[in-house]
Amino acid sequence: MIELRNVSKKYGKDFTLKDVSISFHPGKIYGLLGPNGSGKSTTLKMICGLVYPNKGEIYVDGENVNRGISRKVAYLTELDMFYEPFTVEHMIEFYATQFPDFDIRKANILVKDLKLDLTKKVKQLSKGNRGRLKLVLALSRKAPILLLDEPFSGLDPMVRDSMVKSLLSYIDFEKQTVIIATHEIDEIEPLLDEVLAIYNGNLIDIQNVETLREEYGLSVLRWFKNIVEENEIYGGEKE
Ligand SMILES: Nc1ncnc2c1ncn2[C@@H]1O[C@H](COP(=O)(O)OP(=O)(O)OP(=O)(O)O)[C@@H](O)[C@H]1O
Repeated sequence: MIELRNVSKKYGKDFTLKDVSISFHPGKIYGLLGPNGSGKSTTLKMICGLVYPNKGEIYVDGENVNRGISRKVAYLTELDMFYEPFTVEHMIEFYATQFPDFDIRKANILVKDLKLDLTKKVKQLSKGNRGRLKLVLALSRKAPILLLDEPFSGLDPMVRDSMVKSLLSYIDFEKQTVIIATHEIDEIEPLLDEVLAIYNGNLIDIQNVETLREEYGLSVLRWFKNIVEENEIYGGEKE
């Protein structure tokens, strides 16, 4: 479980995140949705201890977040920080040495499913294949928290489609809490249980996807467009 209590983060003079309080529970996939620059990546970076809030507290399974929280949090970043001369196989071996929860068997299944070549050097990989390697490395950890920042960016439409369909089979719903940050809502909609709209650093709405569909007859994309439009009209501040 992840808890953010009255969390604010500012870079320089501008506030990025403003007084966010929310809990994320195991067994669910949360979509953290927002336009460019709204604060999605900052939120994930704070949960994994890469960036610290200026105010408020963040807890992962009751533990106050610090750099050591990476043992409990698997994080797929927007950027990739691979060691270029390593092969795909070396990267997998390296991750296994860094994270005791890394499952090499699962990594090999993912490599096969995503049609990656174990012998290829990272520097030889195309952007899409680097994206596939990021997925392999993040999804192969048995960490209780899985944070995916734009996990499908750079993947071609066929691979995206098959990853969206198969992602659920790589997640342990009894133990894992999953947050996916993205602005590509349409594609990941089928995966999501709960959605959070973030706009200009404000958490402006949280909804259950089934309720949106069944009670309000709204797709996630429609709901999100409505809520962003409202905030553009009323200035993006919480009431
Ligand atoms: N290290 C930093 N120093 C200064 N400003 C930053 C830093 N990191 C992020 N910001 C600013 O904070 C705001 C939120 O950035 P963030 O990356 O969290 O947004 P995002 O919703 O993930 O955007 P995107 O969809 O474009 O990745 C942006 O205005 C960004 O310029």
